[in-house]
Amino acid sequence: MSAEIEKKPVRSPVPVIAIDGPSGSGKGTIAHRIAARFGFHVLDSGALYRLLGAAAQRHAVAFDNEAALEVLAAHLDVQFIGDDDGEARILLEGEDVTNAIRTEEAGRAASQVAALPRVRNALLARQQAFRDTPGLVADGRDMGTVVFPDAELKIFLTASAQARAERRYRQLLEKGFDASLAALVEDIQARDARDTQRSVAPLKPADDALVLDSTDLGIEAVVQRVIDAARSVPSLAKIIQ
Ligand SMILES: Nc1ncnc2c1ncn2[C@@H]1O[C@H](COP(=O)(O)OP(=O)(O)O)[C@@H](O)[C@H]1O
Ligand SMILES: Nc1ccn([C@H]2C[C@H](O)[C@@H](COP(=O)(O)OP(=O)(O)O)O2)c(=O)n1
Repeated sequence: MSAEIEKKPVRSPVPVIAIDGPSGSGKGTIAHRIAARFGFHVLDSGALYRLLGAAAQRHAVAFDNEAALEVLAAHLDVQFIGDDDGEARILLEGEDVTNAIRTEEAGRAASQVAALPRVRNALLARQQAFRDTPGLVADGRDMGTVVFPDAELKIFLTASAQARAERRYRQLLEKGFDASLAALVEDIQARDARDTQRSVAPLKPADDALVLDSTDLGIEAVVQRVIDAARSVPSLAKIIQ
């Protein structure tokens, strides 16, 4: 008679706060604020897809060449320099691309390469490796659904397309880029459609996510709601101030 061995899922001791949502909803801003508050690390997963798009352009690989993009993703030579204060510099093959990967064109390229299953798979372990003590705030589209399905807290941050385009417009002007609000609304809607309709890891709230609509909420108010939510999770409440 064979003994029944009870299999319990192995839970990582390092806590994760997942912040997913569409472009311009405030994920990056909120992720950095929460990470600074709790002393956690940050994963900007969108930067990896943006970097892959930039690498594809650099090596003349088409955005739909899945086999070549998978190889490029597996060997992506990137460095995140600096700490988690939001000022980190990003190097691709030794070259500083921090600002270059923030354009809407780079976002569009990222969204295209990110729709390919083998590309996502090639970047999975690299993202999971960011899970380090004392904790991680991970920002993206599938942090709570695919990359960290056991995250202690999952936030799905959203806002109307118009509000998100206006935020992006102001952000691009501040960074010294040219921008058109009408074009940004269209870009955001096209990117939302591609990210939500793809077959793998589509943009959608995890079943256990807290959905926060920030259309009429300022940054401070959103930060406070995430802190309150974190305090209500016993395993997080123990380690955060
Ligand atoms: N709740 C909010 N209200 C107003 N502006 C916001 C809010 N959250 C973020 N922002 C601003 O919107 C812009 C886009 O935010 P960002 O964090 O880059 O979004 P995402 O990472 O989701 O694309 C930034 O300039 C940021 O300061
Ligand atoms: N976890 C992630 C993060 C980003 N992506 C894709 C889809 C997004 O449109 C692009 C760019 O993501 P990023 O978070 O940098 O973009 P925004 O700052 O939200 O405009 O990458 C993804 O598929 N999965």
